[in-house]
Amino acid sequence: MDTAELTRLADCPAPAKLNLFLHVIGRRPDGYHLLQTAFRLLDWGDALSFELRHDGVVARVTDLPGVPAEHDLVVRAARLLQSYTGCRLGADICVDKRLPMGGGLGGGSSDAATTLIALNRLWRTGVRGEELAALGLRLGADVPFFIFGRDAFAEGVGDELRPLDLPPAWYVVVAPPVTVPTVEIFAAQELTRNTEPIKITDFATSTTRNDLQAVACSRYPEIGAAIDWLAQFAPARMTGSGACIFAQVASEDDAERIVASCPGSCRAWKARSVMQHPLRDWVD
Ligand SMILES: C[C@@](CO)(OP(=O)(O)O)[C@H](O)COP(=O)(O)OP(=O)(O)OC[C@H]1O[C@@H](n2ccc(N)nc2=O)[C@H](O)[C@@H]1O
Ligand SMILES: Nc1ncnc2c1ncn2[C@@H]1O[C@H](COP(=O)(O)OP(=O)(O)O)[C@@H](O)[C@H]1O
Repeated sequence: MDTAELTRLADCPAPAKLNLFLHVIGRRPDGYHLLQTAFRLLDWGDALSFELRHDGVVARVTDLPGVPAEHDLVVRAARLLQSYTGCRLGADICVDKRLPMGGGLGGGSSDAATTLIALNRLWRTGVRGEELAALGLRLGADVPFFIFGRDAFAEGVGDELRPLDLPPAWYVVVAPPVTVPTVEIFAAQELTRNTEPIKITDFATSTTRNDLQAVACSRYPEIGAAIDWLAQFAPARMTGSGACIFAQVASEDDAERIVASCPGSCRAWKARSVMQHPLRDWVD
């Protein structure tokens, strides 16, 4: 495609992520937590469309209930790229929101990463991948992973990324009927922050856990109930700071059967791992 003619980028995917495990190994003086986690990209997520504007205005065309435009990570990402590059172009942005908010699936972060990647292309601002990831980190600790664009072992606050080669897998993802604010879980006094660091090569489901899960379950019993339900079929755990939980299953058929039997209080989806972010080729 000749980028000189680009005025619109439609249906740009913003995939969900899972944290296959999440260990809290310390805390920085600024309060942010030092983590070890394995990020996995899924084939399921939000979709965004961008229409070029020449008047410099960044407008969110679709509504996101409970999130004013000024707070929306999509609008903040677009404005950040504008101010960083001095670009005078703008965009109308539509978000087809499919991922549950505050679900630990990284929806807001993924929307922000897709916005940075797509507008960097539409506006031809030429910011390279590493710089784009550093910009993204200003918006949220998960954003650099989505710009990195493939499964990763992450350290630091989640921004020091190394590629992970994992076999393809099917998952069932379940959203209990609660929204968990990330900040509440990290701020909890009872959170353990001293898990021994592991080596990237030691990573296995049986020897890892999600350190945030106990805190989230004690405050939101709906999460524990959903884990108990899903654990009938396969080992189940929480992703990120919750509330969503997941289990790896043997096949798409198994995933569909489990999804179909999900209790009415929860929502459930099947999802498959993907090797790379659908927009990875747009990142230099
Ligand atoms: C827990 C994780 C795991 O992947 O994901 P989610 O469950 O949010 O998807 C991430 O670390 C979340 O990343 P993200 O959702 O981008 O969080 P941010 O907006 O950067 O941070 C929200 C708040 O969580 C706390 N926070 C976040 C990350 C971190 N390493 N230590 C922290 O203490 C801080 O109090 C921060 O103000
Ligand atoms: N585009 C967006 N999509 C989702 N949430 C957003 C967005 N912009 C801002 N937010 C705020 O970020 C919070 C965390 O959202 P999200 O990324 O979906 O969850 P999590 O960090 O648990 O994966 C939301 O509760 C919402 O207040």
